[in-house]
Amino acid sequence: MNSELTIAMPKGRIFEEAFQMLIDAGFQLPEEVEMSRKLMIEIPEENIRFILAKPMDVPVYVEHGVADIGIAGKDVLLEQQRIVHELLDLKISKCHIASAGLPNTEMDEIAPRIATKYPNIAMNYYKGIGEQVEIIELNGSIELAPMIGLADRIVDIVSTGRTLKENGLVEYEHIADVSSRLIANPVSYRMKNARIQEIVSRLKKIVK
Ligand SMILES: Nc1ncnc2c1ncn2[C@@H]1O[C@H](COP(=O)(O)OP(=O)(O)OP(=O)(O)O)[C@@H](O)[C@H]1O
Ligand SMILES: O=P(O)(O)OC[C@H]1O[C@H](OP(=O)(O)OP(=O)(O)O)[C@H](O)[C@@H]1O
Repeated sequence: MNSELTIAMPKGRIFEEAFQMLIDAGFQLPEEVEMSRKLMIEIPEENIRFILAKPMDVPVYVEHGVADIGIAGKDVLLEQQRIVHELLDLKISKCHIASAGLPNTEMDEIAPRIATKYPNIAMNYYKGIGEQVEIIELNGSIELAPMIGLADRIVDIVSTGRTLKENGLVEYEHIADVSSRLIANPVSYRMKNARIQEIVSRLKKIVK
Protein backbone atom coordinates (compact mmCIF):
# COMPACT_ATOMS: atom_id res chain seq x y z
CA MET A 1 0.00 0.00 0.00
CA ASN A 2 1.22 3.53 -0.83
CA SER A 3 2.08 5.88 2.05
CA GLU A 4 -0.68 8.37 2.82
CA LEU A 5 -0.47 11.68 0.98
CA THR A 6 -2.01 14.95 2.18
CA ILE A 7 -2.93 17.50 -0.48
CA ALA A 8 -3.73 21.12 0.40
CA MET A 9 -6.38 22.53 -1.92
CA PRO A 10 -7.30 26.23 -2.12
CA LYS A 11 -10.94 27.05 -1.42
CA GLY A 12 -12.58 29.79 -3.48
CA ARG A 13 -11.84 30.75 -7.07
CA ILE A 14 -9.20 28.11 -7.83
CA PHE A 15 -11.07 25.21 -6.24
CA GLU A 16 -13.50 24.34 -8.99
CA GLU A 17 -10.91 24.21 -11.78
CA ALA A 18 -8.38 22.40 -9.60
CA PHE A 19 -11.01 19.86 -8.48
CA GLN A 20 -12.01 19.21 -12.11
CA MET A 21 -8.35 18.71 -13.03
CA LEU A 22 -7.95 16.06 -10.35
CA ILE A 23 -11.06 14.27 -11.59
CA ASP A 24 -9.74 14.46 -15.17
CA ALA A 25 -6.46 13.00 -13.91
CA GLY A 26 -8.41 9.99 -12.69
CA PHE A 27 -8.75 10.67 -8.95
CA GLN A 28 -11.88 9.15 -7.44
CA LEU A 29 -13.24 12.26 -5.76
CA PRO A 30 -16.76 12.36 -4.33
CA GLU A 31 -18.94 14.85 -6.27
CA GLU A 32 -20.43 16.26 -3.06
CA VAL A 33 -17.02 17.71 -2.08
CA GLU A 34 -17.87 20.85 -4.04
CA MET A 35 -21.01 21.48 -2.00
CA SER A 36 -19.72 20.36 1.37
CA ARG A 37 -18.48 22.47 4.30
CA LYS A 38 -16.04 19.74 5.34
CA LEU A 39 -12.44 20.92 5.51
CA MET A 40 -10.79 17.52 5.42
CA ILE A 41 -11.76 14.82 2.95
CA GLU A 42 -10.35 11.30 3.06
CA ILE A 43 -10.15 9.20 -0.11
CA PRO A 44 -9.26 5.74 1.27
CA GLU A 45 -9.20 4.11 -2.20
CA GLU A 46 -6.36 6.47 -3.20
CA ASN A 47 -4.84 6.71 0.30
CA ILE A 48 -5.07 10.46 -0.05
CA ARG A 49 -6.59 13.11 2.13
CA PHE A 50 -7.42 16.63 1.04
CA ILE A 51 -7.42 19.64 3.29
CA LEU A 52 -9.29 22.71 2.07
CA ALA A 53 -7.49 25.91 3.01
CA LYS A 54 -7.59 29.63 2.24
CA PRO A 55 -5.50 30.20 -0.92
CA MET A 56 -2.94 32.30 0.99
CA ASP A 57 -2.50 29.52 3.57
CA VAL A 58 -1.79 26.61 1.20
CA PRO A 59 2.00 27.26 1.09
CA VAL A 60 2.03 27.49 4.90
CA TYR A 61 0.64 23.95 5.27
CA VAL A 62 3.05 22.67 2.61
CA GLU A 63 6.13 24.42 4.02
CA HIS A 64 5.39 22.97 7.47
CA GLY A 65 4.97 19.51 5.98
CA VAL A 66 1.44 18.90 7.29
CA ALA A 67 0.49 18.78 3.62
CA ASP A 68 2.87 16.94 1.26
CA ILE A 69 1.74 18.80 -1.83
CA GLY A 70 -0.69 21.61 -2.61
CA ILE A 71 -2.07 23.94 -5.23
CA ALA A 72 -1.27 27.64 -4.96
CA GLY A 73 -1.46 30.73 -7.13
CA LYS A 74 1.86 32.08 -8.39
CA ASP A 75 0.85 35.42 -6.83
CA VAL A 76 0.83 33.80 -3.38
CA LEU A 77 4.17 32.05 -4.05
CA LEU A 78 5.81 35.29 -5.21
CA GLU A 79 4.45 37.16 -2.22
CA GLN A 80 5.42 34.65 0.45
CA GLN A 81 8.72 33.16 -0.84
CA ARG A 82 8.21 29.99 1.21
CA ILE A 83 10.51 26.99 1.14
CA VAL A 84 8.52 24.71 -1.16
CA HIS A 85 9.28 23.09 -4.51
CA GLU A 86 7.25 24.30 -7.48
CA LEU A 87 6.57 21.13 -9.48
CA LEU A 88 4.13 22.01 -12.24
CA ASP A 89 2.32 24.94 -13.81
CA LEU A 90 -1.30 23.75 -13.93
CA LYS A 91 -2.22 26.69 -16.22
CA ILE A 92 -5.53 27.28 -14.45
CA SER A 93 -6.94 30.42 -12.76
CA LYS A 94 -4.83 32.59 -15.03
CA CYS A 95 -4.58 36.30 -14.38
CA HIS A 96 -1.78 38.81 -13.89
CA ILE A 97 -0.49 41.26 -11.33
CA ALA A 98 -0.39 44.87 -12.50
CA SER A 99 -0.03 48.38 -11.25
CA ALA A 100 -3.00 50.62 -11.94
CA GLY A 101 -4.31 54.06 -11.10
CA LEU A 102 -6.39 56.97 -12.29
CA PRO A 103 -5.80 57.76 -15.99
CA ASN A 104 -3.15 60.31 -16.99
CA THR A 105 -1.69 60.66 -13.53
CA GLU A 106 1.94 60.68 -12.42
CA MET A 107 3.03 59.17 -9.15
CA ASP A 108 3.85 61.64 -6.38
CA GLU A 109 7.55 62.45 -6.82
CA ILE A 110 8.41 62.68 -3.14
CA ALA A 111 6.36 59.93 -1.50
CA PRO A 112 4.39 57.76 -3.93
CA ARG A 113 1.87 55.57 -2.10
CA ILE A 114 1.00 52.10 -3.35
CA ALA A 115 -2.06 50.25 -2.02
CA THR A 116 -1.96 46.48 -2.27
CA LYS A 117 -2.58 43.14 -0.66
CA TYR A 118 0.81 42.05 -2.05
CA PRO A 119 3.29 44.22 -0.10
CA ASN A 120 6.38 42.15 -0.96
CA ILE A 121 5.61 41.89 -4.68
CA ALA A 122 4.91 45.64 -4.82
CA MET A 123 8.01 46.59 -2.82
CA ASN A 124 10.28 44.35 -4.95
CA TYR A 125 8.79 45.66 -8.16
CA TYR A 126 9.27 49.34 -7.31
CA LYS A 127 12.71 48.68 -5.84
CA GLY A 128 13.62 46.97 -9.11
CA ILE A 129 12.72 50.06 -11.13
CA GLY A 130 14.44 52.37 -8.65
CA GLU A 131 11.32 53.95 -7.10
CA GLN A 132 11.13 54.44 -3.36
CA VAL A 133 7.50 53.97 -2.38
CA GLU A 134 5.30 53.77 0.68
CA ILE A 135 3.25 50.57 0.77
CA ILE A 136 -0.29 50.76 2.16
CA GLU A 137 -1.50 47.25 2.87
CA LEU A 138 -5.20 46.54 2.30
CA ASN A 139 -7.17 43.28 2.37
CA GLY A 140 -9.59 43.84 -0.52
CA SER A 141 -11.44 46.41 -2.64
CA ILE A 142 -7.97 47.68 -3.53
CA GLU A 143 -9.35 49.69 -6.47
CA LEU A 144 -10.94 52.11 -3.99
CA ALA A 145 -7.55 53.44 -2.91
CA PRO A 146 -6.73 55.73 -5.88
CA MET A 147 -10.39 56.71 -6.29
CA ILE A 148 -10.60 58.03 -2.77
CA GLY A 149 -7.10 59.54 -2.60
CA LEU A 150 -5.46 56.94 -0.39
CA ALA A 151 -2.81 55.93 -2.96
CA ASP A 152 -1.24 56.96 -6.28
CA ARG A 153 -1.21 53.42 -7.60
CA ILE A 154 -2.45 49.97 -6.69
CA VAL A 155 -0.72 46.66 -7.26
CA ASP A 156 -3.36 43.98 -7.68
CA ILE A 157 -4.66 41.05 -9.68
CA VAL A 158 -6.21 41.81 -13.05
CA SER A 159 -8.20 39.10 -14.76
CA THR A 160 -10.91 40.35 -17.12
CA GLY A 161 -10.06 44.00 -16.40
CA ARG A 162 -13.68 44.63 -15.47
CA THR A 163 -13.01 45.90 -11.94
CA LEU A 164 -10.47 48.45 -13.19
CA LYS A 165 -12.78 49.59 -15.98
CA GLU A 166 -15.91 49.93 -13.86
CA ASN A 167 -13.97 52.01 -11.35
CA GLY A 168 -12.39 54.32 -13.93
CA LEU A 169 -8.84 53.03 -13.47
CA VAL A 170 -6.22 52.07 -16.04
CA GLU A 171 -3.41 49.56 -15.99
CA TYR A 172 0.09 51.06 -15.97
CA GLU A 173 2.58 48.20 -15.65
CA HIS A 174 2.26 44.44 -16.13
CA ILE A 175 4.21 43.01 -13.20
CA ALA A 176 3.84 39.21 -13.34
CA ASP A 177 1.78 36.48 -14.98
CA VAL A 178 -0.16 34.30 -12.55
CA SER A 179 -1.51 30.77 -12.76
CA SER A 180 -1.91 27.98 -10.24
CA ARG A 181 1.04 25.76 -9.43
CA LEU A 182 1.49 22.33 -7.89
CA ILE A 183 3.91 22.70 -4.98
CA ALA A 184 5.59 20.17 -2.68
CA ASN A 185 7.19 20.09 0.72
CA PRO A 186 10.92 19.42 0.09
CA VAL A 187 11.12 16.54 2.61
CA SER A 188 7.93 14.91 1.30
CA TYR A 189 9.29 15.33 -2.20
CA ARG A 190 12.33 13.24 -1.23
CA MET A 191 10.58 10.70 1.01
CA LYS A 192 7.47 10.18 -1.11
CA ASN A 193 9.08 10.87 -4.46
CA ALA A 194 7.55 8.02 -6.47
CA ARG A 195 4.06 8.83 -5.17
CA ILE A 196 4.41 12.53 -5.93
CA GLN A 197 5.99 11.95 -9.34
CA GLU A 198 3.09 9.71 -10.25
CA ILE A 199 0.64 12.52 -9.44
CA VAL A 200 2.75 15.02 -11.40
CA SER A 201 2.75 12.80 -14.48
CA ARG A 202 -1.00 12.21 -14.25
CA LEU A 203 -1.59 15.95 -14.03
CA LYS A 204 0.98 16.79 -16.74
CA LYS A 205 -1.04 14.77 -19.23
CA ILE A 206 -4.08 16.99 -18.79
CA VAL A 207 -2.47 20.42 -18.45
CA LYS A 208 -3.87 22.45 -21.32
N1 LIG B 1 -9.76 37.75 -10.70
C1 LIG B 1 -9.03 37.21 -9.74
N2 LIG B 1 -8.89 37.85 -8.58
C2 LIG B 1 -8.17 37.30 -7.57
N3 LIG B 1 -7.55 36.12 -7.64
C3 LIG B 1 -7.63 35.45 -8.78
C4 LIG B 1 -8.38 35.95 -9.88
N4 LIG B 1 -8.31 35.06 -10.87
C5 LIG B 1 -7.56 34.05 -10.42
N5 LIG B 1 -7.12 34.28 -9.16
C6 LIG B 1 -6.30 33.35 -8.34
O1 LIG B 1 -7.16 32.98 -7.25
C7 LIG B 1 -6.51 33.19 -6.00
C8 LIG B 1 -7.45 33.85 -5.02
O2 LIG B 1 -8.60 33.12 -4.90
P1 LIG B 1 -9.80 33.70 -4.02
O3 LIG B 1 -10.21 35.00 -4.61
O4 LIG B 1 -10.79 32.60 -3.92
O5 LIG B 1 -9.10 33.88 -2.62
P2 LIG B 1 -8.94 35.08 -1.65
O6 LIG B 1 -8.16 36.19 -2.31
O7 LIG B 1 -8.38 34.53 -0.38
O8 LIG B 1 -10.40 35.54 -1.51
P3 LIG B 1 -11.25 36.00 -0.31
O9 LIG B 1 -10.31 36.74 0.60
O10 LIG B 1 -12.25 36.87 -1.03
O11 LIG B 1 -11.80 34.71 0.26
C9 LIG B 1 -5.32 34.07 -6.25
O12 LIG B 1 -4.25 33.68 -5.42
C10 LIG B 1 -5.03 33.92 -7.75
O13 LIG B 1 -3.97 32.99 -7.92
O1 LIG C 1 -10.04 41.90 -13.62
P1 LIG C 1 -11.21 41.35 -12.90
O2 LIG C 1 -11.81 40.16 -13.61
O3 LIG C 1 -12.23 42.38 -12.57
O4 LIG C 1 -10.67 40.72 -11.52
C1 LIG C 1 -9.82 41.45 -10.67
C2 LIG C 1 -10.44 41.73 -9.35
O5 LIG C 1 -10.75 40.49 -8.68
C3 LIG C 1 -10.09 40.48 -7.40
O6 LIG C 1 -10.90 40.98 -6.41
P2 LIG C 1 -11.91 40.05 -5.58
O7 LIG C 1 -13.10 39.76 -6.40
O8 LIG C 1 -11.14 38.87 -5.05
O9 LIG C 1 -12.34 40.99 -4.43
P3 LIG C 1 -11.51 41.72 -3.29
O10 LIG C 1 -11.70 43.15 -3.62
O11 LIG C 1 -12.15 41.29 -2.04
O12 LIG C 1 -10.05 41.30 -3.37
C4 LIG C 1 -8.90 41.41 -7.60
O13 LIG C 1 -8.43 41.89 -6.35
C5 LIG C 1 -9.47 42.49 -8.47
O14 LIG C 1 -10.16 43.45 -7.72
